[in-house]
Amino acid sequence: MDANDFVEIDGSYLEGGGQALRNALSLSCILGKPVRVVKIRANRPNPGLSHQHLHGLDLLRDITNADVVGNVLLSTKVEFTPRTILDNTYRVDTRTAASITLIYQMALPVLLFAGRSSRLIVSGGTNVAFAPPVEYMQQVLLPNLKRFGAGFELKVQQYGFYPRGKGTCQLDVQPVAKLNAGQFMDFGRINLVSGVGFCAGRLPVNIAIDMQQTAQREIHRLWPEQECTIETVKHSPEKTRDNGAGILMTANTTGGVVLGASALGKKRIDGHVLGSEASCQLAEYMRKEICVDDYMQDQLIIYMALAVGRSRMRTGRLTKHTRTAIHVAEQMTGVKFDVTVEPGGQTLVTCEGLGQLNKLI
Ligand SMILES: Nc1ncnc2c1ncn2[C@@H]1O[C@H](COP(=O)(O)OP(=O)(O)OP(=O)(O)O)[C@@H](O)[C@H]1O
Repeated sequence: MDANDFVEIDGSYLEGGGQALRNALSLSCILGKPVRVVKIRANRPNPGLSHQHLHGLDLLRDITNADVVGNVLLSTKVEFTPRTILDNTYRVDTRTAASITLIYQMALPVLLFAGRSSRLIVSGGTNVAFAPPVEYMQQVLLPNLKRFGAGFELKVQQYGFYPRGKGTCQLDVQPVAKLNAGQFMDFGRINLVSGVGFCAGRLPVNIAIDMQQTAQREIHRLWPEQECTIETVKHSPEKTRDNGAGILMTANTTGGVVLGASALGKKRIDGHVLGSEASCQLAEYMRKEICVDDYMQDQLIIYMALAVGRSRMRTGRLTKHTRTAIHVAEQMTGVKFDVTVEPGGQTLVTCEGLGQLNKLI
């Protein structure tokens, strides 16, 4: 392959993390365009491919029967030439606490453009730092993705936490003929605030109850009339024997908006602190009446770029991750994103999508 046949993506641009690599590779697979990603994760303390990125890369190689150069740990440059998209059952065992949801983030858009349904069983971490908790993928990403006419089924077989991982999830993906333009513009009124606080291993259920009480108190302090139901769960030993704790809260509105906010227990776990972190974050989104939360922003960009028609999202200030995702999507697809800050401080992001059709169904 001629050096000029690759689209080159600079992985150090803006955020300089793994997301530029993930988005560039997913789009390469869907568009059938060879890509070269250089300076991978240059702004991270441990640059280059980590386990999560490497397993995701090798998975996409298998899904697309691609030629790959640079698929070794810590590699800072990768060349990837996809051939097709093969529906199948795929298994990945990271043997670490590498984020399962970030591996899914890479493969999901690709499998939506396969000929038939696929299953993806991945072992690693379900709830790890700097990645979507598995509950967020189920309760926030899924309803947001449905706005594009796409979906998935995600089951947790085992939960996995840092440092051992050992979680396992099963993702089933039905392909789509195309993605519809997603509209995230109408906040409406809040009609449901809910959540789940969990703990596992040797951590007592009281930790989850502390999360629940603090989170509910915070929501009621700001919205005294608002019902807020937080479930508390102690994961059974069959689901995991390791210690872990966290909370996911969601707000649903009459405009179909689903916002999520989470917190994850680290070394010293205090349920009240976790409950407060998640509820304050969610309350801020609710107060601003945005339609897409800070983490969903960057995750929707790839779908907006591929959709048929003009997608629109009303969100908060753009994160660096989102600006990076826009940059990568524009380079890979040639589409143009428009970003305007509205008088109320909300940001409006719109994009006339590429109109990518699934050629395999
Ligand atoms: N708490 C969270 N809830 C939902 N999504 C999250 C959360 N934290 C991070 N994410 C998402 O995870 C992704 C992280 O991307 P990033 O590029 O930082 O990862 P990475 O580079 O692979 O990891 P690293 O930070 O190890 O380099 C983004 O899509 C971000 O929106």
